[in-house]
Amino acid sequence: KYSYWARQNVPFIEPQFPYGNFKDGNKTSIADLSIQQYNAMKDCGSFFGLYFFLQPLLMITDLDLIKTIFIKDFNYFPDRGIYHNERDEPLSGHLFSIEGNKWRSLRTRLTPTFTSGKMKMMFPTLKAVGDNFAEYLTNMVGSGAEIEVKDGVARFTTDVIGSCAFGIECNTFLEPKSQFREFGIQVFDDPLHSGMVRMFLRLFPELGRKLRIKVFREEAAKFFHKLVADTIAYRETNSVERNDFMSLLIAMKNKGDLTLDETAAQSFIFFLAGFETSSSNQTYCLYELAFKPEYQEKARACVLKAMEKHGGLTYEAVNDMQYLDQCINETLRLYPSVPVLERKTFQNYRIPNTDVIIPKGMKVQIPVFAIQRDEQYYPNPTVFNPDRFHPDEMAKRHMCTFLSFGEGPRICIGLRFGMLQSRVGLATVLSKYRISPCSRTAIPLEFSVRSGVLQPKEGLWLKVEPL
Ligand code: HEM
Repeated sequence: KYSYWARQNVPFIEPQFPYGNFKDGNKTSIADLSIQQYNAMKDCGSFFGLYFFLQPLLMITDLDLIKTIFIKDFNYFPDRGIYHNERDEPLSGHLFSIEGNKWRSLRTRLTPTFTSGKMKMMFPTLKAVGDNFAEYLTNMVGSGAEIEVKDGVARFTTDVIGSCAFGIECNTFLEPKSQFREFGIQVFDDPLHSGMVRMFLRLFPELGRKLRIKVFREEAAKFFHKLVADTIAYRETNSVERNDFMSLLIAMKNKGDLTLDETAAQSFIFFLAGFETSSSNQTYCLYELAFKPEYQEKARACVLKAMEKHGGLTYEAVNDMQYLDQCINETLRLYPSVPVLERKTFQNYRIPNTDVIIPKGMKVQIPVFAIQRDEQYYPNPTVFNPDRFHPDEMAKRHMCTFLSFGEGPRICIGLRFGMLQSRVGLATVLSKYRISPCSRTAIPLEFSVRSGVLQPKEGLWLKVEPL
C-alpha cells in the first residue's frame, strides 16, 4: 500500500505504519500538521502524496492547479467526501455534506437565501443582538476588567444564528446555560465518536452507512429536529412572519422544494457553520488588535466615522467600514476556520501537463492555513498587518492565496452573512471599549487538537476598558 506514490512517480512524505502521515493527529492540530507537511514538500513540485492510514491522498500546493480544481475542473471535484448518513440521521443531510445532483439542486434553491437584499432584511435582528452584547459588556466590564472574550463573542454569534436560523430568541447573555447553546457547544467540543471511530468513518463511509452509524448525539439531533418542527408549526398556526432564514426555508418547504427533514438539516448547518466560524474570527481579531494598539485605533476610527456618517450602527454603516474589513480578512488569513479544504475526485482526473492520474474516489487536500502563512505570498507571514488587505495589495496577489471561505461553486454560501456578523460584533466592541492583553492572555495562541475547525485551545482573556 505504501508504495503507491512511489509507483506513480509522485513525491511523497515517508509514511509510518499504521498512521501513514497522520501519526501526530491526536497531539497536533490539523493546522500545525498541514503546515509541517507543506513546508517539507512545497519545493518538490505542484503536489505531493500523503497517506491517511493506508489511504493515499494528494496535497496540492500550486496555486494555478488549485484554481483549476476548484473552478475550471469542478466537475471532477464536486464533493467533499464527508461522512453523512441521511437514511438513519436526516440531520446529517445538509448542504455541507451532501453530494452530486442532490447538492447541486439544493445549492441552487438555497442561494437566493443569501443575497444582499436578504442580508439587509435580517440586519435589524443582528443589530438587536449586538445591543444585548453591548449591554452585557457594560455590566461585565464596569470601569475596566479582564474578561474571557471567546465566551462573550460566542454568545453573540449563538444568539444571532439562533434567531436567524431557528427563529428563537435565546438570549444567552442572560441565560448562558440555554439548551440551545449547550447542544451547539457539544457538537464541536464533545463529538459523539472517538478519534478512532471518526477515522474509521473517514476511511470506510459506505461500511459506516451499512452499519447505520450516525454522526450526532441522539439527544442533540432530537433537540434540533423538534425545534424546527415546533417553530414551523407555531409560525404556521399563528401566521407569524419574521425576517430570517427560517421563514425563507419555510417558504421553500411550502412550495414543495424542501421536506421537513431537509428544512431541519439546513437550519442546523446554518447554525453549525455560522456560529463557530464567525465567533472564532471575532475572537482572533480582538486578540490581534489587543497587541497592536495602532491598528486598533485605526479600526475604531473607521467604525466611529462610518457610524457618524450613517447615523449609528446601521446596515449602511457596517458596509462602509473598509479598514475593519481589512482587519477581518487579515484575521481570516492568519486563522482560517477550515485549515485544510478537501475535495473527492468524482472520476479519474489527469493532472494537466503531467502523466499523473488522480483516481476516482481519492481525496485531494488544499492546505489553506499553510498557503496563507507562506512568506512567498505574505512577507513576515505570522505578523498581523491589515494593510495586506488594502484593495491595491489584494489585486497584486493570486486569488488562491486567500481561501478562508473556499472557492468555486462550493464556496461558503454564508460568506456575506459571516462577514456581516463579524462586522457588527467587532464594531459593537470597538466603538465602546479599548482592549489590551492582560496577565491571563495566552502567548502564543495554541490551537485545539480535538476540533476540525481552527479553535483556540483555551479561553481567551483580554483587558476591556470603556473608552
Ligand atoms: C467568518 C465566517 C465563515 C467562514 C470563515 C466560513 C468558511 C467556510 C468554508 C471554508 C467553507 C468550505 C468552502 C469550500 O469547501 O470551498 C464553508 C462552507 C459552507 N458554509 Fe461557511 N463560513 C462562514 C460563515 C458561514 C455562515 C454564517 C453560514 C450560514 C449561515 C455558513 C454556511 C456554510 C455552508 C452551508 C457551507 C457549505 C456550502 C456548500 O457545500 O455548498 N458559513 N464555509
